[in-house]
Amino acid sequence: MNWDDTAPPADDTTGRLVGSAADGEDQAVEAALRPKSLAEFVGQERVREQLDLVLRAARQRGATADHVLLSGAPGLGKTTLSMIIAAEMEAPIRITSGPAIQHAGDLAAILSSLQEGEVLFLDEIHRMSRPAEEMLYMAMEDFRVDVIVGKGPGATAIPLELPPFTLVGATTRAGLLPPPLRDRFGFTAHMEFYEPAELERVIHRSADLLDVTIDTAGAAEIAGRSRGTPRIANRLLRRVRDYAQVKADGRINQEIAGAALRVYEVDARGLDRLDRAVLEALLKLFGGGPVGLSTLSVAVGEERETVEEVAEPFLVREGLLARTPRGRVATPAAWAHLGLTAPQSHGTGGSGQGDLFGA
Ligand SMILES: Nc1ncnc2c1ncn2[C@@H]1O[C@H](COP(=O)(O)OP(=O)(O)OP(=O)(O)O)[C@@H](O)[C@H]1O
Repeated sequence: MNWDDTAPPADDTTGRLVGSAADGEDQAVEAALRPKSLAEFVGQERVREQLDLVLRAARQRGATADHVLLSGAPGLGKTTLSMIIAAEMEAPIRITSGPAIQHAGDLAAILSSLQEGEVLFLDEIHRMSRPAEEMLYMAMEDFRVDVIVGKGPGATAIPLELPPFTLVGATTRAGLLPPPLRDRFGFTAHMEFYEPAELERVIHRSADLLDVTIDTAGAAEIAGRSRGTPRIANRLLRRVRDYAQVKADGRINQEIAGAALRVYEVDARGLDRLDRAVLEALLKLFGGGPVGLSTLSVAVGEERETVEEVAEPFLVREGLLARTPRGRVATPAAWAHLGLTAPQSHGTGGSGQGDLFGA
C-alpha cells in the first residue's frame, strides 16, 4: 500500500467523540480493525453482494475489475471496501484523494506509475481540480492520458499508454460529481448508515481484535449511540474500554457502557453536548421555533457554520429538527428526547425531566 497524501478529512468534526471524520487516534487504530475480506465486512448486504459479483466475474475473465464509485457519509467503510477490492483481486492499492491532486500533472504522475491491475483509491473524488478531472475521463475510458509539454501555442500533447487499472472513487457527495465522471464508473454503490444490530456485530468484532470482553447488552448500548457509523462505534468502544479498565475490572456490560458514555456526554441517542445545546436553545429559548439560523447560533454561542454543518445534519437525520423556509423548527420527537412538554401547537412531547443518557 502506498499513501500519497495525508489530507485532512472533508468535514470538520474531528475532535468530537461522535464526529464521523477520522482523528489521529482513529487513523492509528483503524488499520488493525479493518475487515480484510468481503466476508468479514459487516452489513451493507446489497453492496456486498453486487460487489462480490463484479469482482468474481472479473477474476473469472482474468480481467481488471471495472471502476467502482462508493458514495456515503464518512466512516461507513469506503476506504475499507477499496482495500477489500484490492485484496479480493490480489492487486496492490494506491491511496490518494481529490484535494491532493491540484494539477493534472499530479494525476499523470500517479497514473503513469500504476502497475497492471492496480487499484487506485481516490477519496473525496468530488474535490479534484477540473483539469485533473478531465484527464481522468480519458484514463478511465481508454487507459491513456495526454501529457501536455510546454506552454502557449508551442504546447504539445504527448499520448501516454497506461496499464489497465481499477479506479475506486469515494465521495460523500455523489450529487456533486459531473455526469461524465459518474458515467465512467462501471459500478456505483451507495453506502447506507448501519442498523444498530449491524453495529453490534462491528463492536463485537472490534472488541475481539482489541482483546476486550463485552457482553451483548454492552455492545447494544454502544451501538445505539453510534449514529449508524462503524467509525464512531469503534471510537466509543475504545473510550468505554478506558472507563471499564479504570473504574471496573475491564469487562464491558450495559451498566459500564452507559456510565462511561454519560461521562463522555454522549446521550442515549448519540447526541453530544453541541447537538443538545442546539436542541435545548431551540426548545427552551424559542419555544421550538421557527427561529433563524443566525439567532440560534448566537444563542448557542457557536459559529453559524458549526451549527449548520456539524450539529444540524444529524439532528435532521434523526427527525429532531426541521429546516424550513421560516427557520429551524423542533419536531415532537425533540421535545420528547429532552423530556420536555411541547406547547400545544407543537404536538405532544414527553413530560418531566427524562434521563437523556439512559442507563
Ligand atoms: N462494514 C464494516 N464492518 C466492520 N468494520 C467497519 C465496516 N465499515 C467500516 N468499518 C470500520 O470503520 C472504520 C472506518 O471505516 P473507513 O475508514 O473505511 O470509512 P470511510 O467511509 O472510508 O471514511 P472516510 O470517508 O472518512 O474516509 C474502519 O476502521 C473500519 O474498521
